[in-house]
Amino acid sequence: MSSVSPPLRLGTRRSVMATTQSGLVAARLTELTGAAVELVGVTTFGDVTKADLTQLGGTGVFVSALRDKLIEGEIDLAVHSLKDLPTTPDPRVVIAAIPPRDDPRDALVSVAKLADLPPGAKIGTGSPRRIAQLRMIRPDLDYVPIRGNADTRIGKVTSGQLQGVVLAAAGLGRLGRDSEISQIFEVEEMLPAPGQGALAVECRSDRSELAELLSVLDDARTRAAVTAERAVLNALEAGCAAPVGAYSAENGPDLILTAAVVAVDGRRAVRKSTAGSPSAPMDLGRDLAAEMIAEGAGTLIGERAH
Ligand SMILES: NCc1[nH]cc(CCC(=O)O)c1CC(=O)O
Repeated sequence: MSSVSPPLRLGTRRSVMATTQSGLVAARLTELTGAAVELVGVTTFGDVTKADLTQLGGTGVFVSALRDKLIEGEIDLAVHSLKDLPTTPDPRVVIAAIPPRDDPRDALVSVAKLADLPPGAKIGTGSPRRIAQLRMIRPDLDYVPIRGNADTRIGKVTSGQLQGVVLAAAGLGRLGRDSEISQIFEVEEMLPAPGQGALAVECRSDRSELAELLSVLDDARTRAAVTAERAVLNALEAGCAAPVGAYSAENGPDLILTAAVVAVDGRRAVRKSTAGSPSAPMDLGRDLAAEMIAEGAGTLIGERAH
């Protein structure tokens, strides 16, 4: 006798960006497996707090509420932006799939390209990683902390309150706002956050059949790259609020990994690259982090902007 399974409940943050990326994951899952999927909106602490995220320890504020719902069985799977996911694994959940990555780069939405902005122009970004790297290129601009969704941020440029804001290209793409990008930073000039542009699909670790089903969404190349990037962050004992950038991608048979810790004043940086086997991305990241620590990366991470 056949029975119709109830739809899989996919937990997502409620922002337009989150529901858009979750909707894409849901549609792909249905396409590949035939499973029905419904979105369940979940409000996370990061969505309601007015606090400066870099002061909250940074880790998990967009993630914990979704994980709680997974553990309680109120949702079956959760979709997160991988860069918001703490690098320390939670044994109660597994990352069942990491879909193919979108554009990993950072983008400037502004009145002019970075090089053409007048001295003192106000650039909105609360990310120490972005501020530190922007300061290396334009130490003479005024970097202003900013929060809120992409709409709110871009609105501050449109209204003239700021001359520019820096956002992830992937997010802008998912919102259909790529046409508003003034400049995309190459990873050589601005290393992205570890995992930027990638998503993580989680389910409870005791649901191995579901994890197996979700694994159709997994992209092995993306998984290797982001695993290497996140291993750097983990080994540096840093979170998403640290001035740490990392980017990895396959090149021929090799996995190339570049990472940097940049002092928030933009004056010093420890930057290193390495190549290794895509089959051991964790080792690649860990070894690179050890070399960076030997060159003083730990001291740079500990420094705070004033
Ligand atoms: N910290 C918020 C966040 N988490 C993921 C993205 C962008 C999308 C992505 O990297 O997948 C953003 C916004 C931004 O950095 O502009």
